[in-house]
Amino acid sequence: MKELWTTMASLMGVLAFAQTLLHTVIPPELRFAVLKLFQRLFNCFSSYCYYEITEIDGVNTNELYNAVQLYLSSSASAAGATSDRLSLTRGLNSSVITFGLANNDRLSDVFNGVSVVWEHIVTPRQSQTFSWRPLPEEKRGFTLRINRRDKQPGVLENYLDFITQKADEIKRKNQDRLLYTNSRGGCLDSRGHPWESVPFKHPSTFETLAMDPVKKAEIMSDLRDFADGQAFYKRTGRAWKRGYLLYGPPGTGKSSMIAAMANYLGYDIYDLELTEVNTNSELRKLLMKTSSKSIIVIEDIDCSINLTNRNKNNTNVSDMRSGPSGPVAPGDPEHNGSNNSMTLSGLLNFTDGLWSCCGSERIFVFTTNHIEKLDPALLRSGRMDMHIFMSYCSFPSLKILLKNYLGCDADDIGKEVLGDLAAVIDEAEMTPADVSEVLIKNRRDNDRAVKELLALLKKKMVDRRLRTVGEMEEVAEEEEKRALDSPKEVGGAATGGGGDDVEVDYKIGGEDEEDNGII
Ligand SMILES: Nc1ncnc2c1ncn2[C@@H]1O[C@H](COP(=O)(O)OP(=O)(O)OP(=O)(O)O)[C@@H](O)[C@H]1O
Ligand SMILES: [Mg+2]
Repeated sequence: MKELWTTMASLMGVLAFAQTLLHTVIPPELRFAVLKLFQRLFNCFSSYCYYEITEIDGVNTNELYNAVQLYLSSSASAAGATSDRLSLTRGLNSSVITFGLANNDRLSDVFNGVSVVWEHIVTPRQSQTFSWRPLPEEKRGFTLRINRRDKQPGVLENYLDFITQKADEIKRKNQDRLLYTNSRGGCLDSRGHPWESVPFKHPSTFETLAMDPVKKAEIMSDLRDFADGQAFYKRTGRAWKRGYLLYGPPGTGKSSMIAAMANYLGYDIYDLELTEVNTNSELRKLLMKTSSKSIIVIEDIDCSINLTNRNKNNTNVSDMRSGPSGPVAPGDPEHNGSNNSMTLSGLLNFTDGLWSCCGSERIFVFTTNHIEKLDPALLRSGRMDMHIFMSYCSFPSLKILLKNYLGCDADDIGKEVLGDLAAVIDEAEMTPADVSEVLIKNRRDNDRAVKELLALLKKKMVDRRLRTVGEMEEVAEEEEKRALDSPKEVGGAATGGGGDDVEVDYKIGGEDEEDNGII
């Protein structure tokens, strides 16, 4: 031990002597050049290559520096447990803290089997030369060290591309989502932007969304395939976009599903208020100003515009605002689908025309309570690729809501009560919103919450049965009346009328189709 200390002391002495010699023998103006020379000599014999990525490139911020910093933040947080010193930052519009390499610290990384070392170099800025922009007092940069034998053509480029892509992902994940709206009615802001934005903080996630788990998993996998499908969409010549139609009674979670989608993919939301859009060209401009990785939403589409027939473009948004339209003169430019009004074909082009591809990686979501009111052209694949029926609360959905609001699993509830709930839930046709309300109200007393819910479900079930019996009686009465009113020889026609009735009541058949929920 004593020998080690003696060697160290003599080494320090030699170093101090060399430094004094350097200062006395070499004039200050040559010192930098000599150091550079030594560095070059060292590099010639070194088995490593070094790349410097400085924070400021001339007077501009070096985007690559920011990307590397973000990329290393993920590795740094993983190394956090072992590292003694890490820098912590929180960016603008971000609620997440990112870890970073502390000054003059190192981190190793492996890319495609090649090991590299990153060093964060921070030195005081020496001379403040004149600059239009005040420069930071410290000079910061990353040095990347790669072994010469690993420096194959393309390795560095691929690694830096990978870093940039990862940094984009991390930035998106860390940044708060934005919710855009066009509620200013076509007016532009000071930057000529037609959208206004606010931070999007909706807490809904697929975990908290009450719906059939199989259906949920299918939707999540479809979304993931879409987000990861850049190469697929390019190869197949399809625009990188996807449409989802969410339909079902009020309070079944359509808006919550949109929020869950945005939170799952980390996309921004553009909530398009169609009644604020006056013309097709205005709609196109709005579309052009949306960014990639976003969800464009039109809620209650059947209420915003008359969408029953593509050729009947004579009903536009202005008509919807001023009430039902009267007969329209043919050739009237205000009503014939020209650019002076917003029409169904304008909307179809918005979702599927050439303009719909002016960005990429975009999802269109339309919601409606009345799918039957929509024009089939709007529903076809390519526009609305997936039709998702948001149904009344089912037993699997109920279990999720019990977990959300009461914090209890099915096993925590008595078997008997659970069986009673399962027996009535489907027939009661209660929306998840209504079930949530009962659970929220009684969330401090789980037993009471479950009992009250069961009582309400039973009441709803009985009411529904009575309603159905009443309706059936009404139909029977009507049929009987019609049969009595009709002359005997028209009996065939009367039977045909009965057929029509069946069609009207076909809603039950529709439900069968909707059982699956996804068309
Ligand atoms: N499937 C669901 N899972 C979890 N919560 C739900 C669900 N459906 C409804 N809720 C709760 O009910 C409230 C209303 O739901 P939401 O706004 O998503 O319904 P909606 O289908 O969009 O209704 P509307 O057709 O009237 O717009 C939400 O705050 C949510 O908490
Ligand atoms: Mg809604």
